[in-house]
Amino acid sequence: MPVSTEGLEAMIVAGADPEAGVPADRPWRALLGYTKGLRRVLVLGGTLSLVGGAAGLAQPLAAAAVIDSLGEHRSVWTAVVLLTGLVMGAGVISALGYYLLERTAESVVLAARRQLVGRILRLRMREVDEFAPGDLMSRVTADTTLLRQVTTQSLVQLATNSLMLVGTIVLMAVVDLPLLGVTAAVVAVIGVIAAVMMPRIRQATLRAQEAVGAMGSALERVLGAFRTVKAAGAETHEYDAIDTTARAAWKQGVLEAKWQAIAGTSTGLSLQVAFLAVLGVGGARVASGGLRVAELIAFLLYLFYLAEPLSELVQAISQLQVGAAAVARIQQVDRLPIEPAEQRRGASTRPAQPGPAAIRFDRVWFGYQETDPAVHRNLSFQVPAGSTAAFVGPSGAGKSTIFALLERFFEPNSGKIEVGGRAIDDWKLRRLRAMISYVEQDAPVLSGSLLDNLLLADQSASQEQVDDAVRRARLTSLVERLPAGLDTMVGHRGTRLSGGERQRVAIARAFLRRPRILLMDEATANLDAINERFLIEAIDNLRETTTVLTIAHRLSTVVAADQIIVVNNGTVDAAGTHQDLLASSELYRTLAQTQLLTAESLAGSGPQQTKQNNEPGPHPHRML
Ligand SMILES: Nc1ncnc2c1ncn2[C@@H]1O[C@H](COP(=O)(O)OP(=O)(O)OP(=O)(O)O)[C@@H](O)[C@H]1O
Repeated sequence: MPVSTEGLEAMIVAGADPEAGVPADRPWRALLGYTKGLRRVLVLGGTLSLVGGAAGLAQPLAAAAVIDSLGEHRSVWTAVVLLTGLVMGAGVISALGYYLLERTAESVVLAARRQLVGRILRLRMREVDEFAPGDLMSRVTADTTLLRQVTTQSLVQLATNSLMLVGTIVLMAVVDLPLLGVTAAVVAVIGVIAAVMMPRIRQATLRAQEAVGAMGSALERVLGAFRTVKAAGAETHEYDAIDTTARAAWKQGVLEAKWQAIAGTSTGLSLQVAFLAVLGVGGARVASGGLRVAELIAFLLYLFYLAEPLSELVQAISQLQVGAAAVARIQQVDRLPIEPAEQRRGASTRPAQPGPAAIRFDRVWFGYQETDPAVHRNLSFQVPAGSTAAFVGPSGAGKSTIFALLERFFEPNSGKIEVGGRAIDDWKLRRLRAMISYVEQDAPVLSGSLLDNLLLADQSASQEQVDDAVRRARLTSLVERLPAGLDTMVGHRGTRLSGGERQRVAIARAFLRRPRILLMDEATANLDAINERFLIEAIDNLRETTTVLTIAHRLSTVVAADQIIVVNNGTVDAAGTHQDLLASSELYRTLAQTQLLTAESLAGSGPQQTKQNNEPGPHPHRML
């Protein structure tokens, strides 16, 4: 199902504070952290389950009373009513206990998911780049699901069985202390085995979940480029890659089962050994008169009572290992640095104040990773408020990175960036992004309806404002043609639209925000000449309200700019108007020539000509 923009916003500002709850490194504390606010219900559910179970134990006694009354020719009705009441009461109490525990389990999963999604959407770009989307998805879906069975059932089992264990041990001590010593020595073996097995169970679960994450990534890789995979005939190859991860998950799952089986069997075995040891030592003590037979029998009965809570305890602890592995993966994301929490539900995504904003880069150095060579090296330029600037330069020169720094997706290593006369980090992140519209180079359309896509920029936009943006982005005829108009679903990443239509949707979205700064990264590269020309004019008309920065490889889209900035190897090679640069910059001349524009023909074109030519038709530069 497509994610509505409302849903998306709700996720971003998920009610649970993503920073609260699970700061601990220890998974146990984290597990308990998820039950915060649910502990009373958890205790109530556990108690009801216990009471229901105990009431169930009383049923045989009540049944015996019914049978007795039959033999004694007394009225059976009282006993029958009592028995029925007991059966039904026990059933209702057990059901209620089960319901409360399961409900708490679901709430734990919900709390973990809300916290995780809230954090993921606030992760810094640098960290997101390191994760495969499919892996992040598996943490939100598969890992959180593991918490369900673990946090409630296992925690309750741990608490109730520990209680029963302590009670039984106390009673055993009352009966005979030396025999308790013998039992303890044998049972200690269980402790050792558990201590050896538990980390292995946790490790196997962790690896299994990692494999599930890798499977998610491999699947996402294929589904995200389905046409390419099909066209390349790479289905078998991709199937094998996914199969490898699926088999890795299977292998670790089997390993986990093996350790669990060993832990479970060892518990049963050591209890049997304890039984034999008690029988031997106890028998000898009975023979020597140190112990009465009745005491030995009582002790042996307690040993039987010990069996169930002990094996359930081992089971609960091994289940908690599974939960700990899931929590470890969730915590891995939880510990990543995030952007400051400034976005609130319903907060405007539009600029707080109108008017174009000036931009200044002053000796900026920036590299994506510390070990990578710098992308920007002493990059300096200025774009006055309300003017248009176009960045040109070879591929990989660092043009898109300028936009990424303006959006503060990354921080420069050194140097200064100013927006609207203020240092960029003096702006609140939400405010900064609210005043910028950014039309990205790739994938500018999300799944959902056309309207969802437009409202992503401004949830509060009126119908007139939407219509106006649609008209200015030259989408009117598309909207009229679509069966459901603006409510038409555009498919995953807008696959039901053409490349040019997708770009115009992204541009309409940018217009709708009425930004102070408009960043257009190859935003008209897929448009036909007529649409491109009119859009360039529409953008040119924005100068009252907006400073416009464009990146383009086609010079036809940049010649109209007030200023063209030639970027090469992370630094500004030259800046000026089209005519200036033709005269002064060799790189610009080369770029112009390689894009099939001769200096002579370019000399005849320029902003004036573009603006004066109001007739629909092919763009003059494209004709060259
Ligand atoms: N997220 C990233 N992590 C690491 N390196 C990156 C990242 N994005 C870009 N780069 C690298 O930074 C350099 C500059 O990239 P950028 O996208 O700014 O170039 P560009 O001038 O816009 O190129 P093009 O014209 O091809 O779009 C390239 O070498 C690229 O490989």
